[in-house]
Amino acid sequence: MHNIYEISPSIYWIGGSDRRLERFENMFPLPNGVAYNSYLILDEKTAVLDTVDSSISALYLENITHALNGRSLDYLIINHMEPDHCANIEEIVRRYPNVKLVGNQKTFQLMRQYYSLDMSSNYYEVKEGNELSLGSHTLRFYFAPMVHWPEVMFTYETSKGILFSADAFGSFGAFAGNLFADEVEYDSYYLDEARRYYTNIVGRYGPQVQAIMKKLAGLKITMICSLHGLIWRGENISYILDKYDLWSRYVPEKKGVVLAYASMYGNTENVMNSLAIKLAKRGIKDMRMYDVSKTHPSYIISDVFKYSNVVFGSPTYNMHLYFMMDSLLRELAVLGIKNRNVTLLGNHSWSSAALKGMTEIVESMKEMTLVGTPIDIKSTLKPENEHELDAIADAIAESLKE
Ligand SMILES: Cc1cc2nc3c(=O)[nH]c(=O)nc-3n(C[C@H](O)[C@H](O)[C@H](O)COP(=O)(O)O)c2cc1C
Repeated sequence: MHNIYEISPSIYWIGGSDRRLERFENMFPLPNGVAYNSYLILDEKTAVLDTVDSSISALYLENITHALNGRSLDYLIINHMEPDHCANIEEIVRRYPNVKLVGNQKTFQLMRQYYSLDMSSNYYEVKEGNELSLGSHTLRFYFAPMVHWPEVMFTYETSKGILFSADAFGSFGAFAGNLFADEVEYDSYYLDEARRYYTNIVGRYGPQVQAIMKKLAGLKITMICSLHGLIWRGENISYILDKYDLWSRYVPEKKGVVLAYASMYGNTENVMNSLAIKLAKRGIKDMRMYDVSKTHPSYIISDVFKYSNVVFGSPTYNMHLYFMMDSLLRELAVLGIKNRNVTLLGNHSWSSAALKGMTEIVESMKEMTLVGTPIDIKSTLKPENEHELDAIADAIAESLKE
């Protein structure tokens, strides 16, 4: 049974949700599922903007058939060639052989790589700023290279001011009926998942996000339609633009402390608990603490983007930094996180490597300020070391005042 929604006169949401998929990109847990958005414009010409993941193809194709109501499809706009959005291109070409596939040179390069069916006679190549008239609606194309992938473009519908923004401004989380961000309690239910999506999926490409936001700065935007998650409209748009501005400039949203530790037998965990209590006694509120072996790194990464300070603690393992901590730090480095206050705590019993390993990775990152003199515990925290931990707590508390 089809399931569509008219989001603006003659413009329809024709996507769907997947609540079964365990991990997005086979990596990121999806406790609340994920939505795949696609849109259709009915005018003198008909146009679909992007397709969806193969998991919901049956529903999706039924949605298109129903929305077109016997008309043919003239254009398929391809803003993003990632498989979770382009899985249905071939099938659409089979069903609507005259459809024009609208993309840029990089879109078609990827299309040739992904598909064996030769669809080159359907290609309709656009350049930055080109316009395509559908009748009363006109689509203008803005290239957004590396706002996730190199071929990404945004499509702006000029008569109504609707921006189709590919993966940007998207989120994890399936729909529960409401499609608009202003229809839900966004802060309490969606924001953390939107941040986790941005930081882990697009986080590395902050400069490119800044570039497209500058390019679009003068446009009158009344609605933002992303490929995942809720639709933004009206005054609410500035809320998500402000968040994107902070996230893409790697500016913390909040002064506060995230503590992330690795621990096999509880000794490093004990050091982190001692430090957290010392911080609480110094008036620091709303801290977050994670065991890197327990909590999926995407949640920790999301909070490292949110908060100003982070404390990493890890034991040495086989003359190396404990692997889960090593992996978390390397992922943060690849995502290009910068401009954070970092405190390091090592632990070892005979030959130390963890503290050195953490220091090397953090020093390879940009604009990281080391706060407090790192300590390298020998197996367990002893009362005679406590003054060192007190000094670290003082330094963190001081850095939060700045
Ligand atoms: C499998 C294993 C390998 C270890 N390798 C090293 C090592 O190479 N060098 C060292 O100094 N300590 C090593 N240790 C000791 C731990 O770093 C030490 O026990 C530490 O206190 C563990 O902290 P935790 O209780 O938080 O897990 C190893 C411990 C284990 C269990």
